[in-house]
Amino acid sequence: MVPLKVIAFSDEEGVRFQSTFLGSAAVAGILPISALQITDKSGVTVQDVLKENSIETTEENLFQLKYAPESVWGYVEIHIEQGPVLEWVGLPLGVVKGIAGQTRLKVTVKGSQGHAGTVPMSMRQDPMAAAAELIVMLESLCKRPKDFLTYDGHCNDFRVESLSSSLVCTVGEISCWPSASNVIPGQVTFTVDLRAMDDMGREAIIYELSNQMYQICERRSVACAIERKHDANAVICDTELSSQLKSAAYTAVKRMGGEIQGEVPVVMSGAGHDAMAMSHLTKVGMLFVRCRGGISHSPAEHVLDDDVWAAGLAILAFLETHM
Ligand SMILES: NC(=O)N[C@H](N)C(=O)O
Repeated sequence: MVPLKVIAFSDEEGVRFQSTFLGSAAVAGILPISALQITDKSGVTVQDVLKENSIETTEENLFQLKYAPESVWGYVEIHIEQGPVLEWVGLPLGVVKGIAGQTRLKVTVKGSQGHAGTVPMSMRQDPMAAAAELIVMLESLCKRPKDFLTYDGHCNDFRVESLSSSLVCTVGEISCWPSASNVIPGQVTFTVDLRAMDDMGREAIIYELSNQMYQICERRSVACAIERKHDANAVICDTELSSQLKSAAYTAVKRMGGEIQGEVPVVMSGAGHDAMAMSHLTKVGMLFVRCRGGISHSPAEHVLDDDVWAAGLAILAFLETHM
């Protein structure tokens, strides 16, 4: 588990910095019931990692680490943008308006395993071909939700419009069994990562997606199971914190001798952040730092030293207004 710094500002005690190794979900007090037993992909539990770091704890003690909401004034996070917007506008810093909600699905398609040379095309129940169709349908649905969503009680014009501007869907992981070049697979499993600013709109998309997926699988005579693995609602950053961070970012860019035409940009975050968990505890605000080429989740991710410095100056300017 990666050490995580949490900055908390308290009304009564003035500015204070606190750190925790447990991550923001723990600090916000929203750990699941058996948090210590959560495992990573290799089966290592949270408890194992804590033990390795000489920390013996129980579920009960873990919960006692959470903050009392009234003791926390707010939460501010600085993060690399992980996208191309700030580089495109030519500024080192931007203010985050909100963070998209997300859902992760695991889709399993089961067909009939067979010999690649002997089973005629018309007699196959091929889960790989079915998965390919499901994935292309997902792409169409997320590119053009308007063409798929019906205008009923759940989805009005406004909702579809706002969905269209923020909806993104990705299949990032796929595996098949038995995975041999001369075998029609018996099973294919893939993930779906689906994000949008509008939570109800995201639900409508998942509903439509499941319907379409089951229809495709039925037509192709393969079995299809969709498991919901993760959900997080969208978070809107606090307007007051955001406007203070905006002024602070402006001051920082000026202190760095930079030119700023107009205002510090305000951007939405498609990436998830600790602020999502902290929003259950307190108001949140975020600053983004420019990312080279907008590349992230790749070893090529890079941020300039000067931009990190600008972020430091911005947080300093922000703190100065609260001292
Ligand atoms: N900031 C991030 O990249 N957060 C998550 N890993 C995510 O958005 O998937």
